[in-house]
Amino acid sequence: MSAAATSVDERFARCLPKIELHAHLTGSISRECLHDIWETQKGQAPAFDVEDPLIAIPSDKVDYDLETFFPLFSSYIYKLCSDLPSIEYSTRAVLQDFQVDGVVYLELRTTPRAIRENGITKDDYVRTVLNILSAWNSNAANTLRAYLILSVDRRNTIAQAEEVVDLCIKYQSAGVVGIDLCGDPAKGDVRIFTDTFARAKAAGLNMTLHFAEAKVSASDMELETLLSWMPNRLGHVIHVKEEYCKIIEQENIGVELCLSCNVHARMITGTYSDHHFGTWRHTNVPVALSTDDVGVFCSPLSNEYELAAQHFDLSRTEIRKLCVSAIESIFTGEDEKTRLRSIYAEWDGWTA
Ligand SMILES: CNc1ncnc2c1ncn2[C@@H]1O[C@H](COP(=O)(O)O)[C@@H](O)[C@H]1O
Repeated sequence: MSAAATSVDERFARCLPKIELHAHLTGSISRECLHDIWETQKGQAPAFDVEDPLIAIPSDKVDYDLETFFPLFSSYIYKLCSDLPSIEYSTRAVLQDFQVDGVVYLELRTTPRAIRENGITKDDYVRTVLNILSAWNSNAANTLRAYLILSVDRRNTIAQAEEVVDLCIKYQSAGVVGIDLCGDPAKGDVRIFTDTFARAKAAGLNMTLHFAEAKVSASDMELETLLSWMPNRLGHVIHVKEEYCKIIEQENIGVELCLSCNVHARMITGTYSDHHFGTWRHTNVPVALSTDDVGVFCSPLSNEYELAAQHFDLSRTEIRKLCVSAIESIFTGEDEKTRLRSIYAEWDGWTA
């Protein structure tokens, strides 16, 4: 067989059935979709005072760092997606984009958001997103299945975090499969959420946490606190000392690694070949390559697989092992695991 037939090229990476476990809903909205929403808002209210996304977020701009990244949501994208039709439209578009990229299983996460000026409660927001996911999943023509994780933002008060847990529990049988802790790593004290996350765990929710994303969120105190919550998966896992890496391995906690996001946002030192994926891939923990915010960093999951293969010299066989390992850490249980295993067993693209 020729080398070309076994290399991980763009075509292979696109066709490869993929599992996405770390994608923020609002950060996954493409600039084109945001532009459509902007046009609609502008059409309805010509005085709508928000800049065109194609100007505000130029198509070739991906170098958002941790200082410029978070305000993009709070001061811009949330103003655009501020009513139920735009939330529905963008959620559908995000699902479509993942499916077109060959993603077959998606755990999308979002922070429940109340939009007071339009009378939208956090419950309305979550129900609206879940209704789109449910309609999507019940359409047999779709090859992607999508579920929801609700995020607590590090800036939340205890009462706000408790509200997220309430929503997770309320909608557990309607597609919410877990809880997340996200948001600006420079903000907040995670210790205040210990009892809240314990309640989520006791209710049977799976848990994923943004972990050591930045030096400022990687103190021993913070990492010990987060590990004491017994998470099922961890996101980013960048500034982690050997002793915590050992615990992650011993506990077999899945890791969600986001190459392009970490490189573009300068969250790691160096470039792709320096990414800690190079270390984690040699451990036994499930590794899920993920996009984080494809709308911002513009690298779809297929590109993340291609980059991993290029920079770490991975063969198709190694890519297969990687994908199959991620199945173990999904939050939905045996039915989806069985579906995914059979997708990989039956896929005929490995040598095509
Ligand atoms: C560098 N990577 C990241 N680290 C931490 N939090 C992140 C993130 N990327 C996104 N978010 C969190 O997700 C929200 C947007 O999506 P949702 O409105 O929830 O759907 C952001 O406001 C931020 O709190």
